[in-house]
Amino acid sequence: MTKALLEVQNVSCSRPEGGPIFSNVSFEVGEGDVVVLQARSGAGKTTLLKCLAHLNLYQGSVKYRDRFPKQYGVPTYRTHVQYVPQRPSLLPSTPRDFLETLSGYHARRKQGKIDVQHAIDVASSWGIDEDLWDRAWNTLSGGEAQRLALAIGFGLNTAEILLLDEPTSALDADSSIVVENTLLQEIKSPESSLKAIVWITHSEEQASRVGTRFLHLSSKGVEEGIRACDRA
Ligand SMILES: Nc1ncnc2c1ncn2[C@@H]1O[C@H](COP(=O)(O)OP(=O)(O)OP(=O)(O)O)[C@@H](O)[C@H]1O
Repeated sequence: MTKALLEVQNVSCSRPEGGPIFSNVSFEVGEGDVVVLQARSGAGKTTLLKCLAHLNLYQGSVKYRDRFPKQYGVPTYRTHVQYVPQRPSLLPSTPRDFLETLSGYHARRKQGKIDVQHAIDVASSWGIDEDLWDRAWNTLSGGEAQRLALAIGFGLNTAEILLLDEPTSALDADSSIVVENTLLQEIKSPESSLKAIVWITHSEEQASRVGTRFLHLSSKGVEEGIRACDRA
């Protein structure tokens, strides 16, 4: 069996005021996996993705290619295991500023394979005009902001694992499918860094189209193979 890219062992996370959100979350992510993460609203899906990206405090362990985030340095780790937020409109400034900031990070420069134009081209193939790159995030529509954040997320071509938090929730059905197809092609492309995705969605149709594995999160952990639509 191929070695897992990401190993999540006994991860637990608490609310700031105390009390668990979830505990004992354990699973692995391997090359080619599109792991759909489902649960009821408020169960902790976003929180779990943020733990995986080392953006949230947690107990337990997360290893990427057999090493802990701190062994890479957290900024470098986050370029390999990259979280794409659900509400990018909360980001400061413009998408172009954000892209330039990310691409200027030492951690990324060290990897020497930044292709900013690729992000712009990917967004363009999703119907995003180039002038939107220079508009403040908070003036963009929800769907424009989501497509730009996603284009930045994998257009930089440094992430092996993308952590997608309802990435197309603000898009119409046809636009969602175009974005899904790009991501699924990217994961199969030998030229791409992208090897796996953990994908939160509330849409059963989207889960069926993109998922190769299905995890259901509850306060007690995750169950594999249980689709939300198959639950009583
Ligand atoms: N910074 C925070 N401060 C206080 N509570 C928080 C914070 N972040 C998350 N929570 C709480 O943790 C729980 C899990 O939130 P989370 O956003 O992870 O759920 P979710 O499953 O992604 O929800 P949804 O499907 O509605 O997006 C919720 O009860 C939420 O209110």
